Amino acid sequence: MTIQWFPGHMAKAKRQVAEKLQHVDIVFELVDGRLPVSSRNPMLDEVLQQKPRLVLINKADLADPAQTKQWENYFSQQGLGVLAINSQDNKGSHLILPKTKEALTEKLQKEQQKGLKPRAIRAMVIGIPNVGKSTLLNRLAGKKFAKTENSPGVTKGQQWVRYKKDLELLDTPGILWPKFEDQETGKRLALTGAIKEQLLQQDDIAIYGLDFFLQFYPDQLARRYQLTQEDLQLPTPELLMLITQKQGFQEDYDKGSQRVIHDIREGKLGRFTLDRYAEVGE
Ligand SMILES: Nc1nc2c(ncn2[C@@H]2O[C@H](COP(=O)(O)OP(=O)(O)OP(=O)(O)O)[C@@H](O)[C@H]2O)c(=O)[nH]1
Repeated sequence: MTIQWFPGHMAKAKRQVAEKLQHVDIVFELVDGRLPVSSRNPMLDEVLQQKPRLVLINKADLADPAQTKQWENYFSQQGLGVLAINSQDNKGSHLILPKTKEALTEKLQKEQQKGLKPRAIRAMVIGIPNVGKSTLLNRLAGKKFAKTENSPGVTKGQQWVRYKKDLELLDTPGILWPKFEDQETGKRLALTGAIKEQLLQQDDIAIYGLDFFLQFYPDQLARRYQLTQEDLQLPTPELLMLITQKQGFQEDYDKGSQRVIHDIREGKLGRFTLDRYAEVGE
């Protein structure tokens, strides 16, 4: 489900997250590895304030590994905990607990000095739609998805799921809205499925995707659609027409556009990162 975000929805989402925040020690901010910046909520600092945060660069299996490395450095230089993961398998997710403890070292030490009993760390998962929040929760909670008891001081009806014995997660993630700052960000979000592509022209998104691959990953594009070096020199709308025909859609460019968007989104053109560190990260 993709929600269309109106000011009322945003205010409500912000309020709901603020209510939940008081019950957790740390927030897991999930971003899409293909757009580590464009998939962040624009008001997150304001929403989270001083709450410790671990940035989880999800869908790292779909992203360009060299770019992911640079983005990891970018976030850690900002003093944030960071980890690249793939929520669909265990790659990286077993590192979440040690990283969480690392981010909370000071707080946990203080509690120990005060003589407080060791306790499970409480966390919530937060992010824009489609970044993989539910997938991660299911992965961490395991098959059982065991719900722990309601605890005092916690909103009634609030449920926790346990990961090992040291971590408890709110069973409902915090959903925040994506950036709507400019056309470029909109196209990046649409291309990866974070916002409804119907909000933008399909062929605009497909052409944006083709332009991007022509610039950064031309070989991956050529391989997928069996394009020659000459084909790659075509103006992009003509290239889209050629691909449409090659896919057997004749002159149905909507179908051709949908196919291109789908292929890019599903990783059929290989791994890629839309937010280039050199553009945004400096
Ligand atoms: N390749 C890959 N796909 C993933 C990963 N994590 C999630 N997905 C896929 O991404 C899509 C969205 O995942 P969800 O877990 O539903 O995302 P969500 O953030 O809970 O989405 P909303 O409910 O819309 O807020 C699903 O098709 C998942 O299978 C990942 O690490 N790698």
